[in-house]
Amino acid sequence: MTGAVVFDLDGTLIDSAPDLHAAGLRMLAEFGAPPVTAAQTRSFIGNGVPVLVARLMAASGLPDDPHRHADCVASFLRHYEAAPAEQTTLYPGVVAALDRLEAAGWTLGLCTNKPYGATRTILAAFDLLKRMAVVVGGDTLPEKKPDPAPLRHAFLALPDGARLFVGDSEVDAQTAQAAGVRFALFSEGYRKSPADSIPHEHLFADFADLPGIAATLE
Ligand SMILES: O=C(O)COP(=O)(O)O
Ligand SMILES: [Mg+2]
Repeated sequence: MTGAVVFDLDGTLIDSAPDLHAAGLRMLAEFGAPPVTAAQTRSFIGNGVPVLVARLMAASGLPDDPHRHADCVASFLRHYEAAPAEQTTLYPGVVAALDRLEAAGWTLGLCTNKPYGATRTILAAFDLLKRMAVVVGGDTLPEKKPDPAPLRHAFLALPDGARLFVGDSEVDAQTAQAAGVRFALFSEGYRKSPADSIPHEHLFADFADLPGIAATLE
């Protein structure tokens, strides 16, 4: 028996921080605010665009009143959606790992906090969209990860059988626990704490190891 493997996107399949940072810098410049560093932006990723923008505003000294926040989110998305895959790269071994999982009979899906529109554009740019039997974005439901609803929604659209969620962050670990799904932590993404302090059933640093992890669930 196989089943379904659902992936997080940012920091898991793709290293998207450079394009998120570029959009953030354009947004801050538009509002006359000073830049932040790439490392700061990277540390702000994981809870979706509205939270990323609030963290960028705070780090740059922009007062976070609701109207300004809404304007900054709109600006950020305009810049990001205009160039979502310029400097973004797939992590090494992702395509080969997805090939092997599909060949072994697993159905693949995606559950990200990134907005659905930008998510589809990026997946298409890397030729991954057609591989995903379901794509759940950060604005697909009212709830975002770490609420379990988006992950449950993804698995509901996928075949019964073994279930594995693959992600890079504390948010993903919490989501998997809340949804009661086994979690494989990719150690090379945007986590903020040591990998061994983040709850997980499986840990990997190289995508070549993922098909073997999935095989242990069968
Ligand atoms: O948009 C974000 O902040 C994070 O997105 P992710 O859920 O794909 O890591
Ligand atoms: Mg992530």
